[in-house]
Amino acid sequence: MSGEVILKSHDIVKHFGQTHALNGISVEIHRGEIIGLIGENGSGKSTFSSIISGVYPPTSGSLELKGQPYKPTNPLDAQKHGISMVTQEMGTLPGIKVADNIFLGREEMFTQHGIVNRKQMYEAAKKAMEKVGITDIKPDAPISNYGLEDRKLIEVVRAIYNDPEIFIVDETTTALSQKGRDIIYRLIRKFCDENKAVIFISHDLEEIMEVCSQLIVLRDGDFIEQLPKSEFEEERIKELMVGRKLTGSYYRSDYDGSFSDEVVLKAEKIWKSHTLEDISLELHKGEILGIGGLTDCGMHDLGKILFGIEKPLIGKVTLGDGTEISNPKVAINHKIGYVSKNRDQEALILSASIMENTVLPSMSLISKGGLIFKSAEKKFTQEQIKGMSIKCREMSQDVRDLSGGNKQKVVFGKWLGNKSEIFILDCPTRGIDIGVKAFMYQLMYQLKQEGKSIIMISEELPELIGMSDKIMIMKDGKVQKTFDRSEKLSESLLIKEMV
Ligand SMILES: Nc1ncnc2c1ncn2[C@@H]1O[C@H](COP(=O)(O)OP(=O)(O)OP(=O)(O)O)[C@@H](O)[C@H]1O
Repeated sequence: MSGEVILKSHDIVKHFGQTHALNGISVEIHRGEIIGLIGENGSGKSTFSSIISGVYPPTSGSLELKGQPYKPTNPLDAQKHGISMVTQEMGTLPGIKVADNIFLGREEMFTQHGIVNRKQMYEAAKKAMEKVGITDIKPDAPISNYGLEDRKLIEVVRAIYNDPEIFIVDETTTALSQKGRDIIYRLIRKFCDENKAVIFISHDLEEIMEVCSQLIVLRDGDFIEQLPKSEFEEERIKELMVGRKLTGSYYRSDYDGSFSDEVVLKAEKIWKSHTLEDISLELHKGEILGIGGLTDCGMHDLGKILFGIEKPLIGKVTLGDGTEISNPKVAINHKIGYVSKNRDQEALILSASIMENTVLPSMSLISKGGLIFKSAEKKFTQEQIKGMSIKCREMSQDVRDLSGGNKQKVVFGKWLGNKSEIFILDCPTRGIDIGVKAFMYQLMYQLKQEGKSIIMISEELPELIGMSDKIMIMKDGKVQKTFDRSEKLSESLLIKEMV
């Protein structure tokens, strides 16, 4: 039985120029509920939650909070009304300390006679982190000392500091390891037990079905259905989301696992202080090599080293012909593409257009006699937009304005357009909806069959098992064990080596 209505939306419409992101959403959010907001990439989930949390106003329609008209002017105002959100993109500010990030905009709490009492602020930040079970982050350390996952958790601490009544978690868990996810799940349940409400956005259906007590399904900016837990059924939910029946299996169906003997990329005895210890690997032509482990096992650093973004302390990465990958330029020139886990910071220029991002690595392919024609750039970009079904208004649109999943497609598209021979994919399906995921897996398999080689670094065991010819499990910066593709491989077998 649902609790009283805490938030109501009346016919919320949102247009961004010619993009109709929401077409009139009327829903009720009840106390004591964990509401999953689901839908394909670009269906309007983030737009709806951003309106509730004061990021921007609706074009028309209204909100009601606890029976009163509610018109937040900005996120801080929403927080004052008891609504906080953690977003799918990074929300911490670089260049300042952890505690400053937690209390951003609320420094007056520690200010006396115009001076911020930093000691008091650090102490409060430490306590706030401990309250959610974070004990290994220093409040007085620069935020840049911490990786994506820790920064996400710092954002969570900031969001819940004022004890909100509605907590919105927008596609956050995919950036977290099990430890981080557990922190979020614990918090969510606590909110629910305290008769507050949670709005939870995720593309992981299994997670959504486990965590949520209700689902609101959006499709192309339209409200489709609000389902109670008793009516959760995977196939039905998928159908409601995409508007058609999804058939067939996600992953490749063969257990062949064969590939050419030809080595295309080699890492030899790679060491990096505190993160990697004596890692060697060989990637072959036509191979999908999966790399798995816990988030902090070193696999994400290894991906960066393989693409030349980071340098190892000892060891080297070479191509089959012996060319050393010393920096990303060498990698790109030799047809290596890299999809970073940290998409917005490392894989895209957010303030540039879809076209500028897409053509960036492919200038030499597009140019004719040293000249680059706009028409060629447009044709090239159009091909990627069509091939990847990127949902956008026009190719001159800033990438920043795309939905999360569509940004990921731009990243993929630029490396496909560059005719990459080797793909280093770090969490490639993060934030991607089920329909696009299936498409990406088919694409990966097709690339393999064309003789391209793929390294897929992933925290999702089903996709590692489902797609890889070989799986290398890492633990504490070392290779723990390598598995060949097999019908007998199970998640529990891999987990045993990871923890
Ligand atoms: N600031 C903006 N300017 C222009 N268009 C935008 C902006 N924000 C979102 N959009 C567009 O609105 C639509 C809905 O996007 P939204 O981010 O809400 O989708 P989503 O369901 O959260 O998708 P995803 O699962 O990929 O994160 C998309 O077409 C997107 O390109």
